[in-house]
Amino acid sequence: MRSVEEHQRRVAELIRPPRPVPFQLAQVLGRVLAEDVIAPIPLPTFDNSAMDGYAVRAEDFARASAERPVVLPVAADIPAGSPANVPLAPQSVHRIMTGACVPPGADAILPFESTDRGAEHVRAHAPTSLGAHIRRAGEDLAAGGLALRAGVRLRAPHIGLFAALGLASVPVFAPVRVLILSTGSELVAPGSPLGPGQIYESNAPMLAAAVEEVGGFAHQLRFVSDDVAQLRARIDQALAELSDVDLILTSGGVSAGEYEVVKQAFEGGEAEFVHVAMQPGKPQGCGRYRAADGTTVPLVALPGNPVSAQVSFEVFLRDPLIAAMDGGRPPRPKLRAPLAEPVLRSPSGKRQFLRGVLAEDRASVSPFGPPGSHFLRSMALSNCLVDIPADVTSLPAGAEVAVWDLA
Ligand SMILES: Nc1nc2c(c(=O)[nH]1)N[C@H]1C(S)=C(S)[C@@H](COP(=O)(O)OP(=O)(O)OC[C@H]3O[C@@H](n4cnc5c(N)ncnc54)[C@H](O)[C@@H]3O)O[C@H]1N2
Ligand code: MOO
Repeated sequence: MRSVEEHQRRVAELIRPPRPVPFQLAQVLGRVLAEDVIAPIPLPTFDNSAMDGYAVRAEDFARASAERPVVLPVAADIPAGSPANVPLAPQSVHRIMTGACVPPGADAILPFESTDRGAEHVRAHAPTSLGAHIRRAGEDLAAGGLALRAGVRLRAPHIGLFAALGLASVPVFAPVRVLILSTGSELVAPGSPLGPGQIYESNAPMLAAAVEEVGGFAHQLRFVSDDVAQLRARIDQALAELSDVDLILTSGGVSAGEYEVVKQAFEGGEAEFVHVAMQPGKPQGCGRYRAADGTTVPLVALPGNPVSAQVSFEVFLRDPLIAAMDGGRPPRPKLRAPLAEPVLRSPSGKRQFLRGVLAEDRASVSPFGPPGSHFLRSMALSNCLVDIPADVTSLPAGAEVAVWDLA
């Protein structure tokens, strides 16, 4: 049997390296910036007013007070968005709104609160000082300056910064595009009525969510017949329609059954189907799929039991997918914690990934639910995997174990 570590290596080798692509701002949240962004314009873009009031020469109002107010004519009105190309003549003021361009000749803003808010003439009862309430062009970021360094995972404020710089798109690491294939005539899409012997399909929605949770794009493809030629034709068609598929991800059809259409469709060529020394998740496949046009696409085939498929995604795919997006999401924290309850049985020679509940203070971990790989609800209610080494067959309460924090 192949070790978990060896299969992890084989799968990781199949996943492409990070690739920068320009993305529209609406699509970059949570993605990693692939190149430094240099400011094409300064921020603020021009000298502008921080207050509603009057653009003035400070010296004209240096001695204004309640007892000796200064009165000057209002020569122009500058709402935000107007060019303010009329210079300010001495012994006059321009009425100005917050964000509006400071006219040539003005060197201070007199806020409305220091005045009678006059429209023709203004009466100021307080002074202002040189530069007061003027936001200077480039004081936040000069044109040509570094706006943001490559490698940052983008949050809302970064997107605001790019937009303020006039950038409609920025280079990010491209999402990994995954074609998720589910097969099996017992599977019915959620929302449709169930026939006898049928179950709702849960692996593809779960895998699509897991791919998207790390920043990838998932496209689900359902196929129900047992005909291998038809399956290959359907995959070829999907690959042609969806350009740039980085990975075909399947679940089910990889074990010892009579109708293993996935295995039959991929085996023999450039994919291998092996047993990995782990539980759950023993039957696994990986390699490349060769389409009818000769191109090849990486392929990972996970076992069909729902818990096996989820655990397999965590063990083999999550970290390589994150690496392919250069850290699109943080990897799962791995820690050690003492067992709150004993592990009575673990299969000899197989690494076991038990579902667990890690205490809020992370001071202990309890195995949660039975080990069978159809206990979907136990998986959903757990918040970690308890990683029992292959050579361990039982553990007492208090023994330290490795824990994969899934929360
Ligand atoms: N004779 C043997 N039988 C089995 C072995 C074995 O070694 N010898 N291994 C068992 C183990 S372990 C696993 S894991 C499964 C793996 O089986 P497959 O990957 O071939 O998966 P299927 O047979 O197609 O399905 C297994 C199980 O999972 C359900 N399933 C499959 N796909 C989905 C889906 N998309 N959504 C929800 N549920 C799904 C399916 O109905 C079956 O119940 O094989 C054991 N058998
Ligand atoms: O390996 Mo299967 O994944 O034990 O249920």
